Amino acid sequence: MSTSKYILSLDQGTTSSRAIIFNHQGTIVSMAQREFTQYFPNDGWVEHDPMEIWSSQLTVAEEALKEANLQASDIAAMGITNQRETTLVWDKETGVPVYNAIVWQDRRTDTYCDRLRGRGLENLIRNKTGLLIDPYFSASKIRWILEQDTEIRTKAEQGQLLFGTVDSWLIWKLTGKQQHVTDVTNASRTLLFNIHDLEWDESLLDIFEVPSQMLPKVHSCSEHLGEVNCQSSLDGIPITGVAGDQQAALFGQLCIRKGMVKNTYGTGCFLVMNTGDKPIISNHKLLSTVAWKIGDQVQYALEGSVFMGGAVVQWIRDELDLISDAAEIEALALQVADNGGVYFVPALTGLGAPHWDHYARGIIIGLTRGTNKGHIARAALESICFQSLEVMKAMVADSSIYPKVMRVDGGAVVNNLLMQTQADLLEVPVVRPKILETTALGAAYLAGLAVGFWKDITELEKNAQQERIFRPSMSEEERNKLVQLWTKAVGRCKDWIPASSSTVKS
Ligand SMILES: Nc1ncnc2c1ncn2[C@@H]1O[C@H](COP(=O)(O)OP(=O)(O)O)[C@@H](O)[C@H]1O
Ligand SMILES: O=P(O)(O)OC[C@H](O)CO
Repeated sequence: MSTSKYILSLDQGTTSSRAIIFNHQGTIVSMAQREFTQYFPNDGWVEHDPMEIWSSQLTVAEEALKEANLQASDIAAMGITNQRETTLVWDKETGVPVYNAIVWQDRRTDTYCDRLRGRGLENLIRNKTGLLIDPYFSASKIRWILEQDTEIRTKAEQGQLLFGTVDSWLIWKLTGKQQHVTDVTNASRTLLFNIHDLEWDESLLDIFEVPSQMLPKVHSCSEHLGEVNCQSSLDGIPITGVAGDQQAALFGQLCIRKGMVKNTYGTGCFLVMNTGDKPIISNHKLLSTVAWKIGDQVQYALEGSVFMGGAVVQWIRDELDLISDAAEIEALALQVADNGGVYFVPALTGLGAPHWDHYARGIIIGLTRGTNKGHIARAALESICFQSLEVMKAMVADSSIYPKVMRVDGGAVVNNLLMQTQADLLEVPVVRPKILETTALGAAYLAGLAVGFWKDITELEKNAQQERIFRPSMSEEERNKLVQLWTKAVGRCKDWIPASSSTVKS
């Protein structure tokens, strides 16, 4: 066992890079965070600057170390967790990215994905990858980059270019260009990875026209991947844990047994259910994904993503000016006793799971002369809960498991009204942990297990502490009425814009 007393976790998210140092009890010792630039060069396009991802991540990691008054030798291991699917391609020799990182939210390959669906490839792809054909995942983004210039494609075919999700990019930079690797969870979000045999799949590479020479080597989530060697204060720290952020949160919440579920309420909502040692291929447009691999043990998960979670609160703040800070929404919503018949379906960028309707658009319906901003705020918060309920129902239908509780994390879970409403609509208790940074904690756990900092999962379970449990208290009649009207409202907003008005080119 290592004698160092801490684990450093890097959490590279969509809007910010974070670094957190944990002690053996899983308590936060220090933390640093930095936001970085979002680029929207075209309608539906979202990009990040790979060098800014790197510099912001390195800076916060060094800051966290400094703030805790520690040195690299005090850190037993580093875990990395990241926004998933976001796609980078860079030159192996120069280290220069050939294009900006194309972010998971980016829809530029919509038409190309429509074409693939038109070729009847959906079942084949779903059975191999557990995913749907959608611009969300990496494969069509890689192809788009390679299509920009024949020189780029030629270089990729000659093995001069490397592809990676954000974890690969960071590890390559951290290890001084020594390691071009990823882990099974990130690989499982590319549409190029067979989740049954845990290998890159030749036929998928052919379909998406991606040369295999570009791909990183795939590892488990908890093993030695190299040491930091980038002329920084982190040099020498072993990198021993990697997982995509939603899988890391599932592990950080210790949803380690089949049927355990977590929901992360950030910009979007990500519900993930542990489905044990076998993937469940969904009949309800959920994703099957690798939850983690530790040693030879592989766990799978079902996942449903809601595009507008906390983002609906941002929209109310920034576009409607009803509040000046996200935290104010709770008090505003509590000014009214109920939603007053108002339903807000925030399909502002289409609908995610289980609908996957990118032609849907948002509506606020049920307005009367008596409607006020409190009702709108309440309907906005309820929309987050209704959407999560829809995903949960799909999970129950796919798995035949009704979870006993739902564990929650993410920035919006500080909102007690939101949590109580969620418990009421789901009819299961909602459990909020003391440490809300479960994503970073999950990566720390994976890293720590690899070096013996924690002996096993049983030891991790001793760290788990609940802060509050929200128990369902709504009558069945009331719940049914609300759900019925929500479902009706969703029906009104689906398939709203004509396909021809989708402005995004392939
Ligand atoms: N008190 C609150 N009530 C509801 N939503 C909130 C509250 N505080 C923050 N949020 C929402 O939580 C989101 C931020 O959570 P975070 O986990 O940091 O997101 P991400 O990791 O996706 O950037 C924002 O969308 C914000 O609007
Ligand atoms: O960075 P987050 O928390 O918005 O998570 C992004 C997800 O990994 C996208 O699949």
